[in-house]
Amino acid sequence: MGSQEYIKQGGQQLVAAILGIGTAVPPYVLPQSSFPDYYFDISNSNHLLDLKAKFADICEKTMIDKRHVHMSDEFLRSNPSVAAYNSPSINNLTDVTVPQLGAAAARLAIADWGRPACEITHLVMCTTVSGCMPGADFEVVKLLGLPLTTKRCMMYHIGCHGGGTALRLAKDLAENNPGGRVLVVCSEVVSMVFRGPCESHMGNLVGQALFGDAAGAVVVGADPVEANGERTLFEMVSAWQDIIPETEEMVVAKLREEGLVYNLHRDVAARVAASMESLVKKAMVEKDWNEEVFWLVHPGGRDILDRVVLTLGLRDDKVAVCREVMRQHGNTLSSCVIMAMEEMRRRSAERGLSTAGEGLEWGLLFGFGPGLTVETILLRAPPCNQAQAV
Ligand SMILES: CC(=O)CC(=O)SCCNC(=O)CCNC(=O)[C@H](O)C(C)(C)COP(=O)(O)OP(=O)(O)OC[C@H]1O[C@@H](n2cnc3c(N)ncnc32)[C@H](O)[C@@H]1OP(=O)(O)O
Repeated sequence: MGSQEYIKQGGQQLVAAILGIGTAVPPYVLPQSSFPDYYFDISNSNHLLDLKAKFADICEKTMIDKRHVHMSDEFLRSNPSVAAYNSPSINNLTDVTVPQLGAAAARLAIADWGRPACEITHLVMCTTVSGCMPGADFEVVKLLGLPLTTKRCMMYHIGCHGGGTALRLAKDLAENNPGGRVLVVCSEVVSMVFRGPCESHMGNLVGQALFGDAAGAVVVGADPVEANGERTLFEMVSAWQDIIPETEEMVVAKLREEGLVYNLHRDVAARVAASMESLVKKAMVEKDWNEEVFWLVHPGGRDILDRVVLTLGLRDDKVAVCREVMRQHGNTLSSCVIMAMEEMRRRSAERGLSTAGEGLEWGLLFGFGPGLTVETILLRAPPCNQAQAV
């Protein structure tokens, strides 16, 4: 259903809504300006002078200020294989920290929703890292004291579009289970993708300048009950998933003894941007993209945002929220789009705007990931009392 069909059917169809949002980051901070020195030191690579200079250049061009991580200096120094380029280094840091960080974001989302955790009926959990049975979803149920009857769905190794995938699943679950309340948790801890530099693996080096840890959570329900204090921040009107043809080599990651080993192709940003116009038109043809639409675009890298803005002819302020998330956190994989959603809601409330979507009614959320896969969600932000929205 596009925005025009929604208007035609008078908003009568049951549409999933985001009723609460929460985010969390771990305690350690890596300032981007000093990261090249730290990274080459911790990986014993200071002899690679030219590569270090190139890495410093890439770090500067990311426009990232800092990233939050669960890997303390002590952890990295006592587990040197994690920081080596090519040593067996699957580690157990994520077993505990992925559910803990996810639960921290979920507690805030549930508090924001304003209802007790025992009213959660479904859990959709997503992480690119880790791999446990029972899974991170099971741990989140324990940490939050959710009902043991919570219907869980655990998604591992989806990648950066996983946030969009989780939201799309939550939409279907909420719309097909009247009264259901779906908790979505995306939690990323990048210790399995962290590794030292290698002169012949530039895609790795780019990723080391980008990725950071964060969790984002939302509560989704299709029939909010105002009398219970529930209010809609964003409706998820429609959702699409698309593979961009002939781009499967652009972002590739494989689980190996060394952890999750990935490559990022030089043309990722160009190929993502080239697909955008047709994806936007599929979701909404009739709107003015600058004046009438808010944009939550996965901040996968500075070049991705630059090219999306250029291709769609957007004003740069339309992706200011996405750039800010990137500046403060880097690319936090699946949790990025929820981080951006929360930042937009917070800024809209601060500015006293009439909707959580920068005062606008219609918006688009885009998640990009391996495949290349694009998750597109058409959002509608109803008028709300911003004093109650945060
Ligand atoms: C699909 C998804 O979106 C899912 C994800 O989130 S996965 C992560 C996706 N993100 C990316 O792939 C990163 C996108 N790229 C960027 O944001 C920018 O290219 C950047 C910030 C990394 C660098 O900025 P830039 O303006 O392109 O700088 P530029 O001077 O052209 O490049 C710096 C150097 O890095 C090299 N480089 C950049 N990206 C590279 C890549 N993916 N592979 C190999 N080399 C790369 C360039 O060739 C250049 O090297 P030389 O100086 O030897 O020519």
